[in-house]
Amino acid sequence: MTGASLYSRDEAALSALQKLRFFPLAVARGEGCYLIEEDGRRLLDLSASWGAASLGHGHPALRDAIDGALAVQAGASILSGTNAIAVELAETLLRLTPGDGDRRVWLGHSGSDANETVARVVPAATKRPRMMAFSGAYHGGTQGSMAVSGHSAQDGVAKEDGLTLVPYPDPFRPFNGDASGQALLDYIEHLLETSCPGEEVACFFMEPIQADGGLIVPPPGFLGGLAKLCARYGILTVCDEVKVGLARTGSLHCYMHEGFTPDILVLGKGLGGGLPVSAVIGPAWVMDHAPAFSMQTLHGNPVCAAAALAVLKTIGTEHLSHAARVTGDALQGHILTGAQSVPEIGDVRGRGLAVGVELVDPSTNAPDADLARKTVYRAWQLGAVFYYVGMQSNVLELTPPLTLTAQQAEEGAALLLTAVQDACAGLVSDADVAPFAGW
Ligand SMILES: Cc1ncc(COP(=O)(O)O)c(/C=N/[C@@H]2CCCCNC2=O)c1O
Repeated sequence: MTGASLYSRDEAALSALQKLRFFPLAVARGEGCYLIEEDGRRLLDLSASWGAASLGHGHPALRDAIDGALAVQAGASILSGTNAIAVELAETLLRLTPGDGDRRVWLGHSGSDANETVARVVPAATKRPRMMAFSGAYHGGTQGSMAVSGHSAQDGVAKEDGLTLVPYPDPFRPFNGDASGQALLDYIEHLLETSCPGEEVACFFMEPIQADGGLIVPPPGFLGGLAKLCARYGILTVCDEVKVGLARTGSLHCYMHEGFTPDILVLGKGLGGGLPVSAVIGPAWVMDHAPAFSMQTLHGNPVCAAAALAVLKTIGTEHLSHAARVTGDALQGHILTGAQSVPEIGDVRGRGLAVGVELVDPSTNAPDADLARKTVYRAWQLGAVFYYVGMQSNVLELTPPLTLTAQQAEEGAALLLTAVQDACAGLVSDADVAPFAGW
């Protein structure tokens, strides 16, 4: 279809089943922290495709690693034969992930297939019929990962029979009015002693920052306390760091902020720097439960494994944990300063380069989803890309490349604040956003 715009060609050729759209973004190329549209317009990418493009776009370390692996393509999988790069990736992940005892790494394509694998193998290995997770959690878009999720976007999708969902501790909208999280811990302990017997629970899925649920940072000590509670009942802790892991929050693993080490760690998105690769790191007695238990043809392919190795190495050589902490603090600081004159910004929160900006009706503190959808549309018009999350679709989520510079952080904050103010001023109409379903 010559002459038609890239976006209109997308609409004519690609299935809507896999689209979560907020504005007509059509990317011709990427360059560092910028996306470039077909007319050459440069957009500051404050999402990195929901956190996946952890090194930005076209990072030389990634390109060299992928080129090198492809040049000597050592097969296409570890399904029925191993390859050196996949083994090196697994060994590197074991080295970089604290944990006791004999452990193994499962390599997959996505956060979904990784979490689905955990949701299947842990009950099988423990012979315990129940699992627990948080309302608001998005652990994936496949049947098995949705079955242990609690996000409102997945309402109506079948849950695991033995799943118990509990509220996530949100200091901005606290459970029973207790911002410390202790009332929620007490509630969970009560469940484990009554309707959800702890000795029947195989695992507890948790995000150290609940991302799609609203970029919610739990109160200090909550997750450490939950981990102690789980240990008392022999419940395995499953830490889903698919979005906030791998240096994004200012430490290599986000759980390190919370004073506990999970039994099982799930990684994805940024692990591949934009290529599809995920990982589950856990005890050998679980991860070796049975052969051919969770397999896909291209799992552990050397090209994606090489990308992951390049990301892990670059996090070290470019000190990206430290960079994320410093740049993220600056980003939050700029937004907080500007928010003083924007009452519709009810809360600014996050760790490092995982930042949430909650939009509310200032007269009631009620979530303002309409403002969020118009803000992200306006931001795209102004030259920045970010989306919204939250059970009420009212929290702007910033998960830029870890290579974001201080200047780009300042630029991004200014664009975000202007977008909120313009949306408040009615510069985006209902008709502008009507074609985009969002979530
Ligand atoms: C904490 C967490 N765990 C697992 C997943 C699923 O990862 P995949 O989308 O790579 O299967 C995700 C995916 N999150 C969604 C992906 C769908 C669109 C909305 N934005 C996200 O970041 C996630 O945030």
